[in-house]
Amino acid sequence: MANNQQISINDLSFTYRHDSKTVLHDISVSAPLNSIIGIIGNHNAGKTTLCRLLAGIIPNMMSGQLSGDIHIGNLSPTHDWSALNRQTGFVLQDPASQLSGLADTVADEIAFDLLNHGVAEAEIQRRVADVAAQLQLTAQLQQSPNSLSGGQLQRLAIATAIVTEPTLLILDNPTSEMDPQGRRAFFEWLRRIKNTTILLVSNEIDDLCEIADRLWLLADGELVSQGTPLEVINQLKSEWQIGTPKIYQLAKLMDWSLGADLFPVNINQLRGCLHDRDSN
Ligand SMILES: Nc1ncnc2c1ncn2[C@@H]1O[C@H](COP(=O)(O)OP(=O)(O)OP(=O)(O)O)[C@@H](O)[C@H]1O
Repeated sequence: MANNQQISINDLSFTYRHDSKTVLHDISVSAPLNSIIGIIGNHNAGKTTLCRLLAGIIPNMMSGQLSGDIHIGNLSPTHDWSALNRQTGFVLQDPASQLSGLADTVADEIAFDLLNHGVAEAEIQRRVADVAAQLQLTAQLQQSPNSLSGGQLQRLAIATAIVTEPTLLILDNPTSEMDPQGRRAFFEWLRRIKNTTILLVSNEIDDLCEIADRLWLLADGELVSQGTPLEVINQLKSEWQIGTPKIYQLAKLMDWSLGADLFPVNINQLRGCLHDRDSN
């Protein structure tokens, strides 16, 4: 019986159709709903494949050999796809490929799903303006999506995913095209979202350690580590090829530990660690 307060994955394995290589091997992990989960791993570790499974794209749109199961609350992406789909926002690695291609303006693109769902015009206008403001796209609302930069396109893809007010947000490398300022704004925005389960694939380990409640670390299709960012970063093995946050590097260099041989991975932990040293 699924725990309706958890996202849980049990013995999940997957091989793409027409392929002999198993991409995900026996993954079992869980996390509370409404938390932010950072998914990290080396190149081809299976992060995108895991996102596709969590979103139900596999097996509903892409097929292969699948065993084990996933539950998001009491819904399974395999068996309850349409119900789950209504609650899910998914941002693909390539933002342009998820836009409708039919909208003349950024505003129409953001409104696209709402129109399909029959939402009233005044409510559409309110939500489009609100989401555009959150993602700093207000000035671009009357522009063509084709005129946007890579970072703006990623923000548009995120806007289209959140305008339906999903309770599950799956973001596959959403900042890869953003400049440092855009990336910072994105992570600050993400931190403010409430009552949403967020699964975020990212290489931005410093930012992830600031906002994620938990990290899931994949290496060559296996879940090799999971826990809080503090736990995962302090147990990294070099063969997993994951960079460490700058705060952790500095703390190690200066021997500023939190005790028990744990070094801080984010600014709050660093502050706590320095405060404890000062008061001793
Ligand atoms: N549609 C597909 N059909 C067949 N094989 C695929 C497909 N998509 C991905 N793969 C293979 O699955 C493996 C894992 O790919 P995936 O994209 O899930 O990894 P990733 O960790 O997201 O990689 P990256 O960090 O490079 O984005 C790779 O060997 C890839 O070639």
